[in-house]
Amino acid sequence: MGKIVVKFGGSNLKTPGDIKRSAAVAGAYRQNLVVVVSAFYGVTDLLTGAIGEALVSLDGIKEAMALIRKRHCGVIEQTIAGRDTAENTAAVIEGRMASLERLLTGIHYIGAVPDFTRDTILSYGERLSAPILTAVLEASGLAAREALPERIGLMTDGRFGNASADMDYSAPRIREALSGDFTFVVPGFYGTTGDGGTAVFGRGGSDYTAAVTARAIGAPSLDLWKDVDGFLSSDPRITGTSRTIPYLSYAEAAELAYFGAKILHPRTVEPLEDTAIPVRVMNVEKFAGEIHPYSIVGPEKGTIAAGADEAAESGSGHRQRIIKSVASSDDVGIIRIEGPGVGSRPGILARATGKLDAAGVNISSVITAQTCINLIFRRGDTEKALAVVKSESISGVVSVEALDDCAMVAAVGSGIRDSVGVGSRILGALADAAVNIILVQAGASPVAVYVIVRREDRERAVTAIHNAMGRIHEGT
Ligand SMILES: Nc1ncnc2c1ncn2[C@@H]1O[C@H](COP(=O)(O)OP(=O)(O)O)[C@@H](O)[C@H]1O
Ligand SMILES: N[C@@H](CC(=O)OP(=O)(O)O)C(=O)O
Repeated sequence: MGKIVVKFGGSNLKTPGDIKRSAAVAGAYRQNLVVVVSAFYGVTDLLTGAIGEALVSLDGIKEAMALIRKRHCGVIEQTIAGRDTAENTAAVIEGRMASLERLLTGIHYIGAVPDFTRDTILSYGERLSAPILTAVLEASGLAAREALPERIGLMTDGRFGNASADMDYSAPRIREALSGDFTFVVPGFYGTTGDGGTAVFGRGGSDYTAAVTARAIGAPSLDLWKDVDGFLSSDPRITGTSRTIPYLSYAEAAELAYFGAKILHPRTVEPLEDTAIPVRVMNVEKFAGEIHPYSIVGPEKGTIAAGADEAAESGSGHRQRIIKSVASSDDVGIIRIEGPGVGSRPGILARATGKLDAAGVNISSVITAQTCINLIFRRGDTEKALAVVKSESISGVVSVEALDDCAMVAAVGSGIRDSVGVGSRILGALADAAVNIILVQAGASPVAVYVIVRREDRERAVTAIHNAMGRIHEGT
């Protein structure tokens, strides 16, 4: 059996005290672990800002570097008591800061940010947090070693900004590299490319690193330490009445993350789907010396391995709800291709999607009717998608228009597709809240129904569906 993989995210790494607490959490396992660590809170945003500053002025780079240095040196001063360890760690940080500064200076002089450089710069949040956490773990008595993705063979497909791991290449190498008698600290969020470069997994991507690592080493569990009571029935920043979900299937968690539940990177469960490795979601804010999972994500019940099943049952005195959680995102845009018969004429959809594919624009979803084809995108892609579709003169198309002030709200739960009346009750709840529905989609996923509404209606829609969840379950 491999080591448990434990992930600490930015939400756990805000202050020097938080970093000490993470070390205490790691110690509480009383065994060697693989610890995956994100950048300290806000540092990836600082790096994004630094890229913008670098394009404008050299002074901007100096200011950004000063902020990033202060953040990390402050943590070293307040968390590492031993002088030698503190000095050695500071030296590692200075070396990496110098590399980061060279990259920022480079983009200043070329006046552009190549994708591979952007990804390398963004990975510095994790390249700076990992040596510090390693030193703090060592200082707390653990035999800790940093394990950089490029050294352990975490290979990606090289899609900058949104890479995926090449599991066939990476798994045996990672397994071998992390097999020693140490607690290994792996910087999350990025992997390496065939030519030795860096590609990131997208924002929040350390969850995905942790899942890839757990899969590679056959971990008994993947423990994600967050700042809330596990996976909740809705985003607590929207509803304020969210409940903990004791157990979710991989499919439910994947759909919730896809539709915007920020607690999980959208592709976290991908590497785990054909395993029985449970994802246990913990609350670091409530840590009192014990490892206590609030939520467990695992295989669909009935196919759960014995250990996970037992864990899943604990704390689940609740009745099973059809809808377990509501997720939402305002990162949505729609292109409407209208004309009489567009839905039934052969070739129209293929022409539009072919052009979009050639232009590298990802389509999130397609919903068609006789007089209108609706293509759904991430909001940032909508403008480009509109230009691409408009550039093609397609016979039978009368108008092409974009709606980019939209939000997507999804209700997720196993059995949703096969339960009578759930859809109508969701729509009823939205009608009662006076939310106009622009589009609705049910049945594409066995576990999700989603609606697209105006962005200004997003919170009302989430709250309405969340409030109705109990009624939907009880069938009233
Ligand atoms: N359904 C949900 N369940 C739990 N948390 C959620 C949910 N939807 C959104 N969140 C938000 O996700 C946050 C945790 O995710 P994130 O900040 O990405 O953690 P980390 O940086 O540690 O990976 C919570 O603080 C919460 O506000
Ligand atoms: N540091 C990256 C990756 C990450 O996973 O962060 P977090 O675990 O804090 O969501 C980001 O901010 O996106």
